[in-house]
Amino acid sequence: MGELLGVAVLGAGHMGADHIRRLDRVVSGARVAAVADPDPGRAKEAVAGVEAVTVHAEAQAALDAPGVDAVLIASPGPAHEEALLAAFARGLPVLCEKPMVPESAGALRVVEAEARLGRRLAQIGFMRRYDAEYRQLKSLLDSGRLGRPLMLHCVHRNVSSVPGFTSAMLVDSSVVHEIDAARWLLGQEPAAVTVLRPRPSASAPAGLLDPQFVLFETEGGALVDVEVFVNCGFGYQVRCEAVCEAGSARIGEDRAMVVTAEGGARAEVPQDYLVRFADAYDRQVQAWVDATRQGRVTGPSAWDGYAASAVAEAGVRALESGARVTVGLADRPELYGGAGG
Ligand SMILES: NC(=O)C1=CN([C@@H]2O[C@H](COP(=O)(O)OP(=O)(O)OC[C@H]3O[C@@H](n4cnc5c(N)ncnc54)[C@H](O)[C@@H]3O)[C@@H](O)[C@H]2O)C=CC1
Ligand SMILES: O=C1[C@@H](O)[C@H](O)[C@@H](O)[C@H](O)[C@H]1O
Repeated sequence: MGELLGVAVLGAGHMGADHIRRLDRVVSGARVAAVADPDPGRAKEAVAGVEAVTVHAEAQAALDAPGVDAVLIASPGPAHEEALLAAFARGLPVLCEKPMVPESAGALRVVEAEARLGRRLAQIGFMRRYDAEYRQLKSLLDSGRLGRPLMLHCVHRNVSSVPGFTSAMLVDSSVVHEIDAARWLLGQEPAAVTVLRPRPSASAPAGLLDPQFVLFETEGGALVDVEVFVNCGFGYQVRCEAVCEAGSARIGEDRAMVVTAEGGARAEVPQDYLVRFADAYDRQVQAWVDATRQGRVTGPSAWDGYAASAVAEAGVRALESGARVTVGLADRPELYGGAGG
């Protein structure tokens, strides 16, 4: 490694371009060494102003480019498995955007490959674990001051969905964040999932089941409900209320400045995740760079990525069947703490 951690960024779309900007201009200790995207226009636009970077059409070529010490995967979910396995084969540490691999079978292959290496190389991009409000809630729950958590009530709203976004993606691309957050906040695995679908919003593209109401039952007897609505039209809102035996705590309450004028009060509502979670992405990538430079791997693991995908997959089955679906997890390898899920 040179003075700076040389990062290959795979995928220069919405998230990839933002991570390239972040690595180049926000976090310390890293530089963008290579970028891969099959769309040359997107790659070129994303690296404008970045010095000494090489641009590639193929992910593998970027991994083999000079000066690459680590990889940030921001390609679409279905491309992640191949990229993760290629990074493992080269011994390169990885920060992989969520979902780690959308299908649980592929996610498990990644876990098994890392377990065979016998050391962690992957951190998964569940950035909410780096958000100040989520961390405050986690500390409060861990302190035991509110007693045992009984329920989490969650809201996840996007202004609009991107073209090609499917009904299943509301669960495995959007609610996957709540699945990880719930596992992390409660320290419990979701054991069963039910999905209810109200009449779709007139603003949703034809055929998209939006919104949905997703209910998880955890192994420890807690309930987690999520309203997911990805074409709400009015703002990006992510909320979570924990109801415990001795009190409740809420985060995500739109605490922007309120301007009162002309007989009304107005507060800005963020329009997307890049604004709402800007600090969380910065902290996540800085933590990854710092740990990688010290030869450590921290944060959400490949096992967390697998577990989230397995729960989401059960959720998609629940959505499609209308039935309550139980979640089955594989045995957890020693690398991630051993059996017990
Ligand atoms: N953590 C978060 O809050 C968010 C995470 N994401 C995740 O980030 C990833 C990328 O999402 P977006 O940037 O929104 O998608 P996007 O569609 O804007 O960009 C994806 C880019 O990857 C390129 N690409 C396709 N196949 C590739 C391959 N094999 N190797 C390299 N590049 C390839 C495409 O040409 C495109 O430029 C997804 O996993 C998504 O779930 C997306 C939005 C927010
Ligand atoms: O990860 C994300 C997107 O992929 C997903 O499509 C959105 O619903 C989430 O709010 C965002 O955080």
